[in-house]
Amino acid sequence: MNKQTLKDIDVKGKRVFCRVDFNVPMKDGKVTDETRIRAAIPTIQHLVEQGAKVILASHLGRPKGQVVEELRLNAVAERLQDLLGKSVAKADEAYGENVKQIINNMNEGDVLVLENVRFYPGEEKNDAELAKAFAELADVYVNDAFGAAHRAHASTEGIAHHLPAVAGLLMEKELDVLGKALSNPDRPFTAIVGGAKVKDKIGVIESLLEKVDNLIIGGGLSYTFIKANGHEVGKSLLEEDKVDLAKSFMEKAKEKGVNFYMPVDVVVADDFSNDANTQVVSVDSIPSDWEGLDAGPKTREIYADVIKNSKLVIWNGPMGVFELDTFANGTKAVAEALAEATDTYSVIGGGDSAAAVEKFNLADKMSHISTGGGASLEFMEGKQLPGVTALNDK
Ligand SMILES: Nc1ncnc2c1ncn2[C@@H]1O[C@H](COP(=O)(O)OP(=O)(O)OP(=O)(O)O)[C@@H](O)[C@H]1O
Ligand SMILES: O=C(O)[C@H](O)COP(=O)(O)O
Repeated sequence: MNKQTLKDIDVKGKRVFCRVDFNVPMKDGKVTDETRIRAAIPTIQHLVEQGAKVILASHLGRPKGQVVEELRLNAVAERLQDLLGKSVAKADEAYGENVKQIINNMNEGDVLVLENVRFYPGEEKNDAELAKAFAELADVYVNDAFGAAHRAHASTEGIAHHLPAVAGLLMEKELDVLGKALSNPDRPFTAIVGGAKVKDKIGVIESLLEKVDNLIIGGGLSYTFIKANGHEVGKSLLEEDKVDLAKSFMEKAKEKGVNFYMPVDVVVADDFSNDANTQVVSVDSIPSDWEGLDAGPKTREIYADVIKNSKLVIWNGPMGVFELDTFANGTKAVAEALAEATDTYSVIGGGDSAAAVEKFNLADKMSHISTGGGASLEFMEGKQLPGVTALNDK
């Protein structure tokens, strides 16, 4: 990586403003998935061991510049305290005199979690004053929030212009793994793109077509491709205005010699529920009153075969509505094939695919599960991530 990292600087006795991505799922005031908190531990531990005063900043949810009580970071700080096995202080603000006072009283190795940075309107506007106010709290800036690196906000980008700014260990690892996978991929290289919205995945499909040997399309976005092949899709998810684009992607795949896979059969349902009536149909026979919610058995077999014959697989987006057990088989088949393919390096990007792999208890069988959803997609598209660009060059 051409950016400075934690390993390049001495933090002993320094106040370190460390941006992390603690944007974790919550229910009834409790953290329901602590993956992102765990992922930040190596950096936090390193800072503690090196004798820094560790000031952690994060967003949680989208409070849109206002205080939203349920989006305070208290529960997150408590989880962090358990995971670190040492006491963690929590401030009720993210900058200002009170916070400065708390920091003045910190000892080397102490950890403080600031309040949700998105409680302030300036955060998402990347307001220069707010960035300066954050910077006044510290001597050094560490960005370990890979999941938020595609956002140019005051705590991810603006602040980096006011302090020595380096990447944290998680940020470094994510950029290394994804960067290596994309720049010098082991082949055959397969990308699996699923999920719901074609609109959000256009950029990544287009750029992956330049790089991969196999492209697998699945999930809700398949139906726009099925339609592009001239078939009716009933009540399935369809982005009518993207049908021509889907057609052009299939043509481009042919031109580039990329093997293009999409469902040959699907599980259709008469209702969006676990108790719906279902049937397996070929993609040219989707009944008009039914909607496709999962990949069919033949499709699963084809996809599993492609995966097992690949050396590198990047997966973003589920193959069906995996949250409902009735429609989880396609996603499960892909996860299981990846788990069984021990010679295949598997990179999982996107919150939903990561959640699916967790649900099937296969997370430890994947080579790398990215903490970035949108960030990993934008990185794979070849876009610059502002939170990375702003860091000091080596
Ligand atoms: N056939 C389908 N019909 C409708 N919805 C579907 C279908 N297949 C998958 N989905 C839904 O797509 C959603 C995931 O789509 P999305 O594009 O957000 O995926 P992702 O890239 O993994 O997520 P993230 O936004 O975290 O990166 C899931 O909630 C899933 O239920
Ligand atoms: O969950 C994510 O992808 C990151 O934390 C970024 O969150 P955002 O989409 O609300 O900016």
